[in-house]
Amino acid sequence: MIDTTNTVTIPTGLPHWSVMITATCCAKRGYGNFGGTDAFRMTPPLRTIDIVSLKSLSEADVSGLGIDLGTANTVVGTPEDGIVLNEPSFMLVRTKDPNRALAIGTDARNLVGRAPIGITPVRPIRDGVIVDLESAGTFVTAVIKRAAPARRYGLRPRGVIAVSAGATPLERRALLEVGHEAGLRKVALIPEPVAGALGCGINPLEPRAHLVVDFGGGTSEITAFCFGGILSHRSCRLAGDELTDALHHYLRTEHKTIVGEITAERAKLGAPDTAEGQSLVVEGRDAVTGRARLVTLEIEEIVDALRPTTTSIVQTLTACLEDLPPQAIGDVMSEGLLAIGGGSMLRGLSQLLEQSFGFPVKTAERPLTCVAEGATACLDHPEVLAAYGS
Ligand SMILES: Nc1ncnc2c1ncn2[C@@H]1O[C@H](COP(=O)(O)OP(=O)(O)OP(=O)(O)O)[C@@H](O)[C@H]1O
Repeated sequence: MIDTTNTVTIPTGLPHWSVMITATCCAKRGYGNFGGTDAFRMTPPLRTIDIVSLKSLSEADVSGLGIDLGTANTVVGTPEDGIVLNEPSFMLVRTKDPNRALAIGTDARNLVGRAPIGITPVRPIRDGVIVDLESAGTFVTAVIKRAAPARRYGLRPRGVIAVSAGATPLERRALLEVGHEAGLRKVALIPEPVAGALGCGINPLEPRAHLVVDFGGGTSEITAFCFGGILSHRSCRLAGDELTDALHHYLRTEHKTIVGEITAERAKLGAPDTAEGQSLVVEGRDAVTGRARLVTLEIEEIVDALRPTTTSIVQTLTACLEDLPPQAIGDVMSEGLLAIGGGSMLRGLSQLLEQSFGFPVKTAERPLTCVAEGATACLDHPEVLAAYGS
């Protein structure tokens, strides 16, 4: 039986119903007849990396997808197969028929800047949120079709979609609607930083505080949480896309060369893997004569060109520390700040974070997929969804 008197002892503002849902789900899944704080205490440490081992917990009910619908990349996982789709969030449509995707992912992205007349590349997500319900619906439908072919699932799959912790109620609603219309049977949302932490093997229900910084394509956010609730959160709509723009601008002003978006991004991505003292060659068009041109960029030059944007992102995020309860500082001090998202791989970023926050920084092992891994793990951890989900 659920001891309802215990529900008031949960300090994170968990509503009464969330504890009941926990108990119901636990009982349904054969975890035993317990709920409330017991359910939290009995939750085993989550090992989301080991998604395959979670399979055995609920063989009968795993037809689900964990989805990270990002500004730059869309990643989908299933409890059975791990990550099944990891593609840029781009779609190609005919200008006259915008509700039918001709291609999605890499195929669509490769045509950015060179799409034939009558065909438009579309980015359905901007700054971490849906900008246009129809195009997002078309994109997500195509993603689900590819990630969960009907022959495999028969039934419509359930979905857990990661959402920015700072998304407004309207933005959340839009995501839920798109999920339903794209064919998901039930849709739940989970904050991205919580999903990312879960995907890195952290149990977000334990009473110690965790601090996660997520550097995505459209948004950067920092979130502290513990025991099923958010402690503090800051976000800004400055992230990987602005870093690419900064490099684009730098090439234009300092080298008088205009490059395409994809070339500027490649130069940005090349920097972390290129040794100090080495250089990268980028191709573009001379801003004055219009002729083709090759530019050699030193790695240090790229880092310097990106530094002002990186610094202003980090400065915005440090404001999160003001709201962090002093008691939580010790937890973060001993565990370190977890950096996730593609931007966390930027050269020099972890040093900058360490200087600005004063905490040790750990970069996730799989920064680009850990959010989808965590969202997928939620399918088998209803107690996490009950605490953080919406
Ligand atoms: N090695 C790298 N170095 C620097 N930046 C990188 C690297 N790899 C990817 N990125 C950048 O990371 C960003 C994509 O990260 P990610 O896929 O986590 O974002 P997203 O989830 O799509 O975005 P958001 O969370 O804002 O919606 C892009 O801007 C990309 O250029």
